[in-house]
Amino acid sequence: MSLIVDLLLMLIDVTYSILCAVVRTFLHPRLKSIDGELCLITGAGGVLGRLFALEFAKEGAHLILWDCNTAANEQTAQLARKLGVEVRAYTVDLSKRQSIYETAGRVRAEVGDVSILVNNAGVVAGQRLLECPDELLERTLLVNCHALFWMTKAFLPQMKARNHGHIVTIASALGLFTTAFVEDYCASKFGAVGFHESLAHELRAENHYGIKTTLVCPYIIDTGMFAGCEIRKEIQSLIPPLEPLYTAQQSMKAILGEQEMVCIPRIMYIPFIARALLPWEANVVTYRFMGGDKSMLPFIKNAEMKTLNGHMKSSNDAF
Ligand SMILES: NC(=O)C1=CN([C@@H]2O[C@H](COP(=O)(O)OP(=O)(O)OC[C@H]3O[C@@H](n4cnc5c(N)ncnc54)[C@H](OP(=O)(O)O)[C@@H]3O)[C@@H](O)[C@H]2O)C=CC1
Ligand SMILES: CC1=C(/C=C/C(C)=C/C=C/C(C)=C/C=O)C(C)(C)CCC1
Repeated sequence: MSLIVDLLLMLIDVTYSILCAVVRTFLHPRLKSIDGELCLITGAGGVLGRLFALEFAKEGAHLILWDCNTAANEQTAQLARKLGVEVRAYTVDLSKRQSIYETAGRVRAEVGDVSILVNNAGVVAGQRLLECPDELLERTLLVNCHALFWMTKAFLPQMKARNHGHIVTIASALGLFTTAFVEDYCASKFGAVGFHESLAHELRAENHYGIKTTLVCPYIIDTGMFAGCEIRKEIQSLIPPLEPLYTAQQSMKAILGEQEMVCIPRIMYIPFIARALLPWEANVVTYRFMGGDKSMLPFIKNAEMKTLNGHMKSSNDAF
């Protein structure tokens, strides 16, 4: 009897959550206030990280900015301070667990408890698997995936103690479906998605309803990280690379609306669902038709040229 009652209650909850998701798609959801909250953003010296910093500052959040690039991070800090919030910048190497724990300790001692954590920093090797140095492949996994474990272990306990907080994972569309020649990146982003979802389930299972989670899965963004990556021309004009500001703003809407997950643009839900529903070969031929299969080759060529130019420049610098 209790099974039937539970089943009926579950079906009501399922229907209610589907209706909420539909309503949310067409109406503007209520956005929460984060005025005075302490928000930590990783990769804050990068394109998306800087935009996130400015968006959070506009909402009145105080900022802790983390990046390995001290100059770029400091530049973000200066821009954010102009918006009237308190900002602290920290230089950290997210590929090193010890660096994360030490810097987290400094943040707790010098500033206090972080209530919004935006795991944004990310890297990609940008080389063919068999030609890529092992260390470069390993770095992608360390920064994009392992760092999420250490960041969460460092900052979740204080959120749990107050039953208040928000953990945001900037993953990727390539954490939901894959393409060729970016094995390191896809593995790391699938790992990030898996980590994020398991954590979100854990918080629900433990009734920590005050701690929210948001998973952000964008398509190519025009930040330079994947410069050169392109799909079939005719399709590219229908799904162009995303504007960085648009991506940050859409992500902010999802975060402030306490949405669990967002694909940007929404059309990215289609290859995500197709991957699960269609036979493998059906996906292969669709990718081939849309030019998704070889989309990374021009990016890799581009990255190779940049490395060569960099080498030439640095060897010229020696003279
Ligand atoms: N660009 C795109 O097409 C897409 C990006 N994403 C994701 O969005 C996020 C932001 O990307 P985007 O703004 O484009 O990238 P950027 O390269 O502009 O920014 C990433 C930032 O992270 C920093 N960083 C890299 N490694 C470390 C490290 N070991 N320790 C500390 N900081 C580090 C970088 O520093 P430095 O520059 O010195 O290396 C840089 O400042 C990433 O997670 C990315 O995977 C998702 C979908 C698409
Ligand atoms: C595979 C594939 C596509 C191409 C996807 C690409 C090229 C995604 C790149 C994403 C990036 C660079 C994310 C970074 O985090 C289509 C044409 C959309 C649909 C068919 C399947």
